[in-house]
Amino acid sequence: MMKLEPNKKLNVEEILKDLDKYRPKRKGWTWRKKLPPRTKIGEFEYYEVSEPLKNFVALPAAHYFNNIDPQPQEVITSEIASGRFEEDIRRMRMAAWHGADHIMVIRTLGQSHMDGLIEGTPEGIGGIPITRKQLRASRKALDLIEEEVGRPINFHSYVSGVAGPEVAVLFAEEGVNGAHQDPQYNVLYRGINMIRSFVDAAVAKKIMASVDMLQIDGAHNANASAKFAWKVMPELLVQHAINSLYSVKAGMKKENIALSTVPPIVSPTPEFRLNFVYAITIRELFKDYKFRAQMNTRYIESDLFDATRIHVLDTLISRLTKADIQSTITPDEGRNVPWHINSIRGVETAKHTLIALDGIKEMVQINWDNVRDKVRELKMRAILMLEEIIEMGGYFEAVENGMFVDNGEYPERMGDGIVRKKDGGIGAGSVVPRDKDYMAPVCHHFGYNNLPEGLEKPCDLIGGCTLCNPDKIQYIDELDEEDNVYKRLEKIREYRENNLIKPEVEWSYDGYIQLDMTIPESPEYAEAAALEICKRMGLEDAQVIAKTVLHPTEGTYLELKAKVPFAIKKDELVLPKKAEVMSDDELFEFFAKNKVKVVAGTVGNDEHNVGIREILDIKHGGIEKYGIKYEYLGTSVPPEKLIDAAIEFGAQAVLASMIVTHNDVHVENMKKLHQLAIEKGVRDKLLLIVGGTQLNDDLAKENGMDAGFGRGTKGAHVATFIAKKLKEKMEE
Ligand SMILES: Cc1ncc(COP(=O)(O)O)c(/C=N\CC[C@H](N)C(=O)O)c1O
Repeated sequence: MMKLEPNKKLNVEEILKDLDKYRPKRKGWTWRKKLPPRTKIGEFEYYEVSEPLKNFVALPAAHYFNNIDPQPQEVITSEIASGRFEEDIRRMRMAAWHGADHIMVIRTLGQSHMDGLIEGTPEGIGGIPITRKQLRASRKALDLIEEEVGRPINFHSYVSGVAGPEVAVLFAEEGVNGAHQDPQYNVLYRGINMIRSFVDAAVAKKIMASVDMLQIDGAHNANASAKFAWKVMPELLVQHAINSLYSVKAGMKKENIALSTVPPIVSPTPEFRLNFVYAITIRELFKDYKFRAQMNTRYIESDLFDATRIHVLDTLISRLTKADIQSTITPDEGRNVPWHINSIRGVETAKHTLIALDGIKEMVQINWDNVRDKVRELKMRAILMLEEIIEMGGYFEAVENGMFVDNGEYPERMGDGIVRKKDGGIGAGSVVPRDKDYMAPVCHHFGYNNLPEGLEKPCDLIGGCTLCNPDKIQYIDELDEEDNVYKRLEKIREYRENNLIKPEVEWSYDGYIQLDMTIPESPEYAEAAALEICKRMGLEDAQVIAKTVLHPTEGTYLELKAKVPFAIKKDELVLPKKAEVMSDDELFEFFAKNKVKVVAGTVGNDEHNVGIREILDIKHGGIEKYGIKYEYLGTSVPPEKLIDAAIEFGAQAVLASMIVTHNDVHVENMKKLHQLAIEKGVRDKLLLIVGGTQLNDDLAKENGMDAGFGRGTKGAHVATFIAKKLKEKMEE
């Protein structure tokens, strides 16, 4: 089996090969391997971490702490569904390196909108019609990616729609590890007949249970659909209860039933006090079940920073209560179909916050005096609602009476709930009682099945069903010559073959970039000006995707996306020479053993001393940090003075900072330093090092220097050069 190399891109063609022979490595859900409390990672103790990754991208500040990348105990989800699985698998790899081990692909087959199961990839009905083939390609890619990061990855999709049971069989056969399944979703949001939905759900749940597939319910949709999302809290508890108990009765284990819980409300309301009570209540009522926490999507706007603040606060709720899975929402969900960067930002936010708040309950206790009554009240509302549902004659009658997604806080009613007719909706009347001699020779079949006595397995009657014998699966490659992955790959072949580069946000070579700008005008004028600026920059299809009013007339900040109309030839790119740099430890060790002194100054008529000070001072990680002693001669220092001081101070190096002016003064100064050192017979004892924002190594060497450092240079770079040169001299 192929292995992924961190420095090699995923090869889609390789993934697509022999999919007809592909078999999933395992079935069912995998939790992270938890480490004991007070596990040490680097120099720090953690209470709620799991096993580390083999390959990863750590948080931005990790390099200050030996690049540790502690992994929370919670499974972290990234929802990746751009509509093209061959693009999604790359993003899955990115997300896995950032710490996601649960990849959700929504709308397999666009199943919520179909009344039959179609193999093949019509780009037609809503969402991402992913066939068996594409499930296999994704799972096969995830097999490779989990090897590369060193942790199992759960692949997840959705069992809904009239084709639900078939989708559940497909997922069970293909090793899908988790799925949303909640009949209330069909009924309330997809207008599917409720009797059909509940019968189908029992069938689907039994099949899911047979392979230990983790289930996520659909209660969050009430929160996402209600006008006053915080008022449906009692109903959310009722919805969780209905699906959870129904799932247990259909044969699911409680540890595979995850309640999908979202903090219902966001600032500028006092969100924490409302969300926290709800989060505690649900966890008390359903303590034997699992919790899939998800950030709020109801109030997400196009402002990435606002969305990220919401995500952090929602993850705080998870930390203060409990989450088995922390699903992430991309901060750009409010503006466009998620982009690579925002899927990754979502994962980073979850990982950052969960790790930042590791062990918070060791120090922060709940002030139950102010919480207990509110929890009790919320429970009472939910129980009363359940009792009224029973009085009405049960769930179906309650839906007919619009009990669900009503914007009143139960028992208060606004009468605007979603009404569905018991004998209405898609698939109405399509449920018929099984004949008494009904017999299905397949395993894990829900309900009445008139099987002959003494059978080992029902499918022994037919020599194995597809759940027991995968060779029985009828694999179809592509049905649609026009719309398939080969055609899509064909369209971008010339880019790939010629090593062309284009920016992208979600699909290879989509050409999109994002730019932002601040225009000192009202939003209307600012938007018009921004679009004109993009046009003059030669960008195509520019659109404003987010706006922040800084002041109604003083200014507007805008974010735009636009396409670049060109491609870059990779082979023509000249990579800047990487500045060598030794590790801090190596530098500390070398300069502890070798006492080095330098003289430094800004040479010529130049008062710019910020740069040289950053290279010298310990505060900015300057050379002093590594034990190098320096004599700073100040600004506008004549070259003679630098050389004389170096001799007097017994320095091994001269650091001369200079700016590049139009009349090449910097060249003269370099030549002078070189000449003077020769005249005074110290040229071979002195390293002549120059620095400045417009300088570079070649220019410096052309003019007799030993090294030249330009923009972005750090003390470590200069210290490394000195150490290397002195080592060479010692070895001569
Ligand atoms: C119970 C259920 N069944 C099916 C679907 C599939 O969705 P379409 O019907 O739109 O294809 C959903 C969708 N929402 C979940 C997305 C969210 N980001 C999540 O992580 O939960 C669902 O909740």
